[in-house]
Amino acid sequence: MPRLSLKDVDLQRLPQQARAALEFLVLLNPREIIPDATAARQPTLLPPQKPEHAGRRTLVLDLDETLVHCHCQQGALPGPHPEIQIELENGEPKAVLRAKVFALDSVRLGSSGLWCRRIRRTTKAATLAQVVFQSLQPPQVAEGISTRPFARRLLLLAAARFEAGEAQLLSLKPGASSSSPEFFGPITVARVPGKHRGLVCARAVRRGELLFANRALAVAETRSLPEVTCQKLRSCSEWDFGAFFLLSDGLHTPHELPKLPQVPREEVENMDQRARDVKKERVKAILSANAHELDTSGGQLSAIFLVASLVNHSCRPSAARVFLGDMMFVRAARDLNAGDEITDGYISVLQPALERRRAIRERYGFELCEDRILVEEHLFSKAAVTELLEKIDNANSLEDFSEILEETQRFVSRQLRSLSDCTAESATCVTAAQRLGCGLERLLLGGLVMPVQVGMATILSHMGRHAEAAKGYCRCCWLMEELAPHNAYHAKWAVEALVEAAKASLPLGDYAAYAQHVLNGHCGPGALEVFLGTSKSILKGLNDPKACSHLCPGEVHISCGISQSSDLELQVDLPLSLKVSDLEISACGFLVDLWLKPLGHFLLALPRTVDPDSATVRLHARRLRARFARPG
Ligand SMILES: C[S@@+](CC[C@H](N)C(=O)[O-])C[C@H]1O[C@@H](n2cnc3c(N)ncnc32)[C@H](O)[C@@H]1O
Repeated sequence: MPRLSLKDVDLQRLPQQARAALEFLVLLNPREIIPDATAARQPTLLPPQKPEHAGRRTLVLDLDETLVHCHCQQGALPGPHPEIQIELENGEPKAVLRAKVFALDSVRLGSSGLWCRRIRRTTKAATLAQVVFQSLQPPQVAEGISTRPFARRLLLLAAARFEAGEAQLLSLKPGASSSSPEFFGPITVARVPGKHRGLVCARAVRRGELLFANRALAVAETRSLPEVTCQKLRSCSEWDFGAFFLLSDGLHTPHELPKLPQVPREEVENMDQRARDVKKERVKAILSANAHELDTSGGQLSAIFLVASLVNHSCRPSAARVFLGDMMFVRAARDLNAGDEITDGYISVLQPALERRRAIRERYGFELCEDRILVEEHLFSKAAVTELLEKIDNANSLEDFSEILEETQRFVSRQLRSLSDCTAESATCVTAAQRLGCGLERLLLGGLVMPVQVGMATILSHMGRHAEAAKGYCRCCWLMEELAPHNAYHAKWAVEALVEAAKASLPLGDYAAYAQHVLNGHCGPGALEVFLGTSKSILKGLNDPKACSHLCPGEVHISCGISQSSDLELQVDLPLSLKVSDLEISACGFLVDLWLKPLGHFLLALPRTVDPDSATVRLHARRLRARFARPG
């Protein structure tokens, strides 16, 4: 892999977006993390350059769904949006992009001497960029564009240093076999209503604790996985063989509760390979419900992990996974209690209910039936969500984004308030809302406007408004805390907030402490230090005595509990000191409206209806405590 060198690049001629990306890489100094010798052993992302292309630069387009929308026919898009023709080598326009802000600049970068070859997949394959990919198919553009998730790759690097003594994992290609031991921690197999079997916590665990590390039974290119798994099943140990056929195929799920393996595993191979009857169709059916695509392999490899196959889907997942070599490491993404289910997101959970329902139905064939989707479908009509998505698609500026955000915030708050009069029709929804708790408003908002929030932070960063960008990324993280703390983007945005804060010369203590907290949740303690390598100026923030909390900088942190006397207690940690006159609190049914004048309204769902007149509120520096007496 050639070195990153800026010597021969005139940065001033590059669009702002490309400049920012290069500056970011220089700041991280990836060569400190992966020395050249290690990099030389990694597979190259691009095929060798053809002699006739010598001297040209390669443009890699990251067709991120938050910034680019596209269409393959010129003139097919209504409205006054900019359309971009990509001129390919024979001069024919092959694709027309309707670009969001800044996409235009990126494409212009390649307007002369562009060499584009392979197109792989986007972070969310089925959606927007797919259309462009199809329109850029061979022969004009064959290979060369990879959008392998950035966040995952960085997390992989961080995690590799971390899993004690697992430095060798770093040098392994995705899927390659390792000698790392398996680990099965505080987990147990249990029956889960509506989902057959699942994994649950055997005791309370803190966010970031390693729950288990599972080695793949088989790893292969996605299309060869059935064949490779069949071969493996003929020779694997009795335990592996039995455990594989106890897995669900999506349509049929054995009643028996599988046992977790003993560690170290008894690796007795079956020598008489013909004696085992392994039917490929059956293996395929089981793989279709359980195989994992190794996202660090750019979508090329898949694997089957026998213990991880017992993890169910949730639209509010509780665990984060990282792939290293042939291992999957799974950590708690939230603080969990004994008996809480360990769940993952089979699909992106950062999309509205109707898209999640469709994705799960099409890919896995089951119906979602959980508190989050129940509340969303009750409160948000299909028409309202479709209209919002269209607005997001058509937004073209920071102002458009910010208008959508404000409008959606008002919409969510209005719909949520409609639940305060609990009727027979809304009773199920109210109970689900109460179970989701005081982060409910964030959860609902995040599912609708995550791309808008990220888009705004990205634009602010490109405009050089770094302090505002830092705030924007913090807002993304704050929503993710409730919605998807397991997601690698959460870690990426926590680091982006830190980097933006550094660029804006803000005090870094709180940003560094928060990024450290989030990365620990994904990769274990110390991940941020490894991730930042020698960027000492940022790391200094970690030693700042004021870096105290795990709270997302600038945001409020709200928790709710029940006291010994059965009173309801709300604790709100604030990013700044408030005066009593800055604060208003009112309740209606089970909803509390907390109005913190400099910060805005927060609508909280409580586990039961409260009497607003019973509230006692104490405010001390950066902490607010409200107590609602037990109803008479
Ligand atoms: C990877 S397996 C998970 C373990 C599975 N529950 C079992 O008992 O073997 C995937 C299958 O579990 C079930 N499942 C997973 N998440 C679910 C959910 N949120 N709701 C309903 N069923 C779910 C579906 O049958 C799915 O095909």
